[in-house]
Amino acid sequence: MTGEKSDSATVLVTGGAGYIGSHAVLALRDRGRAVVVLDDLSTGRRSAVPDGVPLVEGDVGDKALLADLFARHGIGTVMHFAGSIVVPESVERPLAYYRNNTVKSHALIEACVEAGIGRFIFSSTAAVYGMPERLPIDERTPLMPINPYGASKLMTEWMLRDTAAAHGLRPAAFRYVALRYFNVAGADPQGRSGQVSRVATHLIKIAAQTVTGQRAELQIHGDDYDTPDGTCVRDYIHVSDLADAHVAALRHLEAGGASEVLNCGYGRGYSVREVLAMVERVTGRPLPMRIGPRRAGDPPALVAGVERIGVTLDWTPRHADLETIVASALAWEERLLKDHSVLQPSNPSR
Ligand SMILES: NC(=O)c1ccc[n+]([C@@H]2O[C@H](COP(=O)([O-])OP(=O)(O)OC[C@H]3O[C@@H](n4cnc5c(N)ncnc54)[C@H](O)[C@@H]3O)[C@@H](O)[C@H]2O)c1
Ligand SMILES: O=c1ccn([C@@H]2O[C@H](COP(=O)(O)OP(=O)(O)O[C@H]3O[C@H](CO)[C@@H](O)[C@H](O)[C@H]3O)[C@@H](O)[C@H]2O)c(=O)[nH]1
Repeated sequence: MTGEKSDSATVLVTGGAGYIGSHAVLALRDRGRAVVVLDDLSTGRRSAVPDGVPLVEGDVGDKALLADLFARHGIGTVMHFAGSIVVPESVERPLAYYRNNTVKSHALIEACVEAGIGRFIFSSTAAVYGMPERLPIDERTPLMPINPYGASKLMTEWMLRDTAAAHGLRPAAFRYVALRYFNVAGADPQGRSGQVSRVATHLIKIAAQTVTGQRAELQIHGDDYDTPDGTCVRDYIHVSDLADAHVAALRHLEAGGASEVLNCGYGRGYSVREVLAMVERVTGRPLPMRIGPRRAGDPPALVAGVERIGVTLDWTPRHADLETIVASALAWEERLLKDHSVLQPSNPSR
């Protein structure tokens, strides 16, 4: 397409020092793609960025920095992972979430349009659906987020949709893929990256911390849901498969493909109890747990409809089973316990 940057152009990964972004960096590098990371290290870690990948330490909302970075590194595509991700925190501090996730995404999209960067891949979330009544959840399901986190992401999807509509047909076309992640878990099979959270909230991460003795017990947030065993059901996707989906989205846009909004999951749900049983099976150790009250805002079941991603992207998941997800998360947790350099502090000033 006229005016577009070539396929060999560098990919900018915002939030590339974080959990999912660092796996995308690995997936891109494994395929020989040139990558630059932009991260403010608010939750990310310098050590998550592989040697040889430039890390620009800065804010994704800083348009002067972006213009300079785009030109200096010859950026052709932006993968936008940077953001704030803790749902209960978004309820307590909505404006901080709208600023970091929505306002700063606005600056980034605007900077792309101004620089003629026409390919954008965005980390969206199943939280845009809220509490859907029917499973599986396909992309036409009504969008009714029930917390500021989901709303902040949905607004960015809308900005992308409207920007593509306005600029998509011009010579410097703007096209995007928004990937709505379901429950992301696991770690790089080669042990190069994984999840490091100052305050963990995700089930598999907390289970890994508990079974390795870092927590006394895990609390199951409610066992009286209308699900087969009473605990919540989620569609867990391995972080490396998700990273590969980003590479597939990149290829789709580079081949001239249209803008898309796609669910990322496997289309299969596991209950909290099933996940915890798998942790016990993989480790051969009992997991201390107790039943607690429901957690506010938890939908009983979220399972992705995955037909659309299957027909749109050339993406074949390679780690699509719960045992692999759990085993890789546990291997990473063991490594964190042994090798403290992985835990190199993010940004000491924050
Ligand atoms: N983890 C999940 O289960 C999940 C599910 C759905 C969607 N997502 C989305 O995926 C993306 C990545 O999530 P993650 O789990 O890797 O979280 P993370 O906290 O590990 O990564 C986010 C990264 O963005 C950086 N960052 C935050 N604000 C920034 C800013 N203003 N400027 C520059 N860098 C900034 C952080 O330092 C961090 O490295 C987020 O956009 C999140 O909303 C995550
Ligand atoms: O200590 C714990 C932690 C979690 N859970 C339960 O485990 C399930 C999964 O919880 P969690 O891992 O926190 O993920 P979700 O709340 O489902 O949210 C994740 O998945 C969503 C998409 O499905 C994304 O939008 C969010 O960003 C992401 O955090 C839920 O039923 C929780 O109540 C427990 O019972 N005990």
